[in-house]
Amino acid sequence: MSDARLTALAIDALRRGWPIAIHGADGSLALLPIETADPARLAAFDPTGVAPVLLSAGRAVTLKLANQRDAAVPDAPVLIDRTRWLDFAAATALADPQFDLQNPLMGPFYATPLAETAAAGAALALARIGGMLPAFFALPGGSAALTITPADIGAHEDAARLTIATHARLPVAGAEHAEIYAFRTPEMPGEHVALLIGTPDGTPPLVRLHSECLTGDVLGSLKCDCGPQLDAAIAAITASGWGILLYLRQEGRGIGLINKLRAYALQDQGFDTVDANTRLGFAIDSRNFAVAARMLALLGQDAVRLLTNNPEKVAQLEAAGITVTQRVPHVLPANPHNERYLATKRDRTGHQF
Ligand SMILES: Nc1nc2c(ncn2[C@@H]2O[C@H](COP(=O)(O)OP(=O)(O)OP(=O)(O)O)[C@@H](O)[C@H]2O)c(=O)[nH]1
Ligand SMILES: [Zn+2]
Repeated sequence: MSDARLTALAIDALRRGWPIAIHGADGSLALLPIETADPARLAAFDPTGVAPVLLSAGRAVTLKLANQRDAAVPDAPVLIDRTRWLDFAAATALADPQFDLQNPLMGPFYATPLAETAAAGAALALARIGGMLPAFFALPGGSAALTITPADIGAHEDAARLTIATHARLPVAGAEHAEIYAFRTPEMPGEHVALLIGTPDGTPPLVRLHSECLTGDVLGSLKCDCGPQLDAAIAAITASGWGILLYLRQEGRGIGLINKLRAYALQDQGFDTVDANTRLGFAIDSRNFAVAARMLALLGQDAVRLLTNNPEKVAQLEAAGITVTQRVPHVLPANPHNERYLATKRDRTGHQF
């Protein structure tokens, strides 16, 4: 039996710097997240100083460990041997790429065989869900006060668990006739919302899936196109007669605000939005749009016209049972600060501009 509540407890523990264990089909790992550890916690977790460091495949490539990885599974996490000089400070530098250019990392690093692949993959996913750096001290075969399984994480992320919590009328600047619906699962800290605009007329609604971007949506950041896209989506839906804006709590394409800002710091060093994510140890895009399909289904919609330039949103909605009758482009003018970002989306992530 999987239990989503254990995942919520595990995220809370990791944020506080407490170890957890993950029990996967091919073995267990006890895990201490590097981001919230300190030398005393590390000594308590690993008194003899042997725990290797668990990193993502992307981070391993940056550290020139690519040739030591299993070529058959290039995306598999990597365990780095704890040589005597790999102390807490050195491990922190391994975890956080922000300082790579100032303090080039002194290798050589050695990858050690990783048998507990299920637990390792689940650990990196859990760090992402918790908005933390995907890097741990890991003890193969170890135990901790809290043990979870990969299935518990799957249950936590299962869109089928979303329900409508409440709804109310909400006139907004761009749409006076609007209603807001809020959705949640028992464990999720941030609620997704849907803004229903206008009056259903029997045709598929014009729908926008908008992923949260605090910097763009609230502060008016010029680094991306989110703020203008949000306003333009409400305007387009209003003009179309009726439709739905889904505001999805998928900050930073699913890596969270802090990790997105880390990616911005890397972009200040010259990396583009794709390479910044990879250097941090994340996928280019961690979003799962099954959440959006579930919200639409709860709102009684099984066919939509979708405002997007991203073919992946269309594909994922269709895969989750929503018919996309039309893709409506959603292109906003560039500015000097987001020109490169938009070009990267076009050239490297398949956006259609
Ligand atoms: N990790 C990361 N996330 C970013 C960056 N810039 C913007 N984002 C996030 O990207 C998401 C915005 O993407 P969207 O506009 O919803 O979607 P899209 O994939 O660009 O597709 P469209 O529907 O065509 O706009 C938000 O969650 C932002 O916080 C970045 O440089 N790094
Ligand atoms: Zn943005």
